[in-house]
Amino acid sequence: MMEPVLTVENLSVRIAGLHILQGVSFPVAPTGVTVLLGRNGVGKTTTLRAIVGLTPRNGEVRGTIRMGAQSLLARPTYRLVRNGLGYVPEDRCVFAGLTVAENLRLAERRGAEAAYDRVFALFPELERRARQRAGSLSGGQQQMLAIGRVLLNENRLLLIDEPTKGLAPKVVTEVTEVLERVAESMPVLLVEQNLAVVRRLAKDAVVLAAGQVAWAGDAQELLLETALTKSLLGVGTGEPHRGPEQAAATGKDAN
Ligand SMILES: Nc1ncnc2c1ncn2[C@@H]1O[C@H](COP(=O)(O)OP(=O)(O)OP(=O)(O)O)[C@@H](O)[C@H]1O
Repeated sequence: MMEPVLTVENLSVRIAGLHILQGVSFPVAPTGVTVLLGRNGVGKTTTLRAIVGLTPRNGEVRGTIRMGAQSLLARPTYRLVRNGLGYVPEDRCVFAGLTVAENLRLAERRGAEAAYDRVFALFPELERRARQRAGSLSGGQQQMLAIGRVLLNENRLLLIDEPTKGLAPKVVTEVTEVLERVAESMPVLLVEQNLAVVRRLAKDAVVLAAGQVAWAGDAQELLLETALTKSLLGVGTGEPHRGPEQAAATGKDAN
């Protein structure tokens, strides 16, 4: 196997007396999408936040997180970002009162050329809506802005937390297509509960359960194992022709 872009080893996170991650280890492949799966509340967001140095102050992080030879633990978030760790948080965090253009400008890294061409090629709509307030964009457009903002800069790895959550099916498809194109040139560690999206994007999968890695391997193989997927995630595998009940069960609020 090629050298991973990121290695997580024996990661332990405690927050407010809860031992959320209890020795989590996995590599992130240097190409394609690695998806982080698991039931609601298992610690997927906690894992991404630990990687990017955003564990709450009352939390405690132990273990090893490496990008190449470089240890990421205990380094401030702004330095990790400057070194090419792109993070798209679950709540998108766009500045509602600012325009699209202003949101993008704020994301420019000092001393680096911002790749507006790349962003507008992927998201022509952001260029068309440059002067619109971000708060008046639809959820899907805000998600595009949150992803576009990160892509302004050169990254070695993108961490993306539930990008399709709460979006209409048509918009889920649009976001998925964009992520597919993004992942052609950059490795992605993705948290995603919509298994149809996982099927479309993921090469590798890591499944968390009870604070540990319960399964890791080829994502497409996992999705073929209906019974295994169901026992690990508590959902069906979201076959293309699934009915509305199963579609709802792949949603985040299923439990
Ligand atoms: N700041 C915090 N204070 C207290 N508990 C927290 C905090 N952050 C996370 N937790 C708890 O840690 C557990 C893991 O949360 P996390 O958000 O990482 O799960 P998740 O797998 O991303 O779930 P979801 O799919 O619901 O977002 C949950 O039980 C959550 O309530």
